[in-house]
Amino acid sequence: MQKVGVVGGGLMGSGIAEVSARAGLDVIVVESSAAAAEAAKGRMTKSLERAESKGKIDSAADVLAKVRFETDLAVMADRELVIEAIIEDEEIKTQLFRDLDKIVESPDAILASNTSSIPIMKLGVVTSRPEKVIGIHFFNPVPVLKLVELVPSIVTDPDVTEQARAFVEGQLGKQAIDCQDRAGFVVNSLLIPFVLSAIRMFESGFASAEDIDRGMVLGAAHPQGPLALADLIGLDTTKAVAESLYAEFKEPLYSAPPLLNRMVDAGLLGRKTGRGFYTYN
Ligand SMILES: CC(=O)CC(=O)SCCNC(=O)CCNC(=O)[C@H](O)C(C)(C)COP(=O)(O)OP(=O)(O)OC[C@H]1O[C@@H](n2cnc3c(N)ncnc32)[C@H](O)[C@@H]1OP(=O)(O)O
Ligand SMILES: NC(=O)C1=CN([C@@H]2O[C@H](COP(=O)(O)OP(=O)(O)OC[C@H]3O[C@@H](n4cnc5c(N)ncnc54)[C@H](O)[C@@H]3O)[C@@H](O)[C@H]2O)C=CC1
Repeated sequence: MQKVGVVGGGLMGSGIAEVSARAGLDVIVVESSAAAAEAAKGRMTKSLERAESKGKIDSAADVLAKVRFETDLAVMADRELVIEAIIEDEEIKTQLFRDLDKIVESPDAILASNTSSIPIMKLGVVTSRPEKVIGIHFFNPVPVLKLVELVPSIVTDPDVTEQARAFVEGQLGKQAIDCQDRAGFVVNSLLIPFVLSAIRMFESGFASAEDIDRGMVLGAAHPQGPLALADLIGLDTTKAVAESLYAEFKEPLYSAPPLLNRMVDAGLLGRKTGRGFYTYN
């Protein structure tokens, strides 16, 4: 894989583009507006400068030079691999896959989604090449966390899965696990009910946000507590993942608590808006 496209340069897309460029690949990021493209570039620059200051890379500028930030999806035409990382919304994602299907020229190209929870078959089926569509699910923060879930749909060509594995393990140095195509895959099926339980506990007044988080950090050796983690993921994304899981399994443990819904209504989305369960500068 040499020519990689990333659609959506938010928290995840900018991280996926960063690790791809750090692996020496030619990367194009497409965002929805010039302002969003500029913001994506700013996020990546900040992260690369941090990596440079810690001696993890020689030059942030050299890595950044491998990445183009664009707003016209047509630039994806020559890509060998396109990874979609736009918001967790099935309707918007399916429209994007329809568009990518028309734009990406090579019949051998892979169309991948970084979705947290939407079954891959729902994205593949709207294209003329569902055998080329796969989930390549990274974890946040992408430059730090090693895991990638590989999620072929029931009609994905096994060669596509192996090419995706070679990309994430051989080129990016990540570690892959194989997941079947059901909402939430492996990690979010386990992690999101835990986060939702913490929100319910806080909502009921049983314990403070700080004590819930401190409990899991000091008592279960988690790197951060579940409410701080929800703020890191984004409360909009947490809610959307819960909704996909609930739609698939109809289990109460996946249903979004009212407080989560109200915080999303209020625009309190966590770190990305400066306020969620905690406030950020
Ligand atoms: C929703 C989904 O579909 C799936 C998901 O991703 S679910 C979310 C999964 N993510 C998690 O569970 C994250 C859990 N939390 C953590 O791992 C840690 O708290 C954390 C990495 C976020 C921060 O760690 P910390 O020790 O508190 O902070 P900090 O000391 O600043 O960072 C630790 C290291 O990570 C790096 N880092 C932290 N945030 C980073 C970022 N956004 N980008 C790049 N590097 C980052 C730091 O540079 C530092 O590197 P060194 O050890 O080499 O110095
Ligand atoms: N936040 C997290 O911890 C994780 C999120 N994911 C998944 O990654 C995807 C992206 O999530 P985040 O990066 O957190 O969201 P985000 O909200 O930070 O970024 C989404 C970006 O997509 C852009 N966008 C929206 N529609 C677009 C379009 N049609 N074309 C181009 N760009 C468009 C937005 O401008 C925004 O910058 C979602 O599917 C999410 O479920 C996966 C792993 C972890």
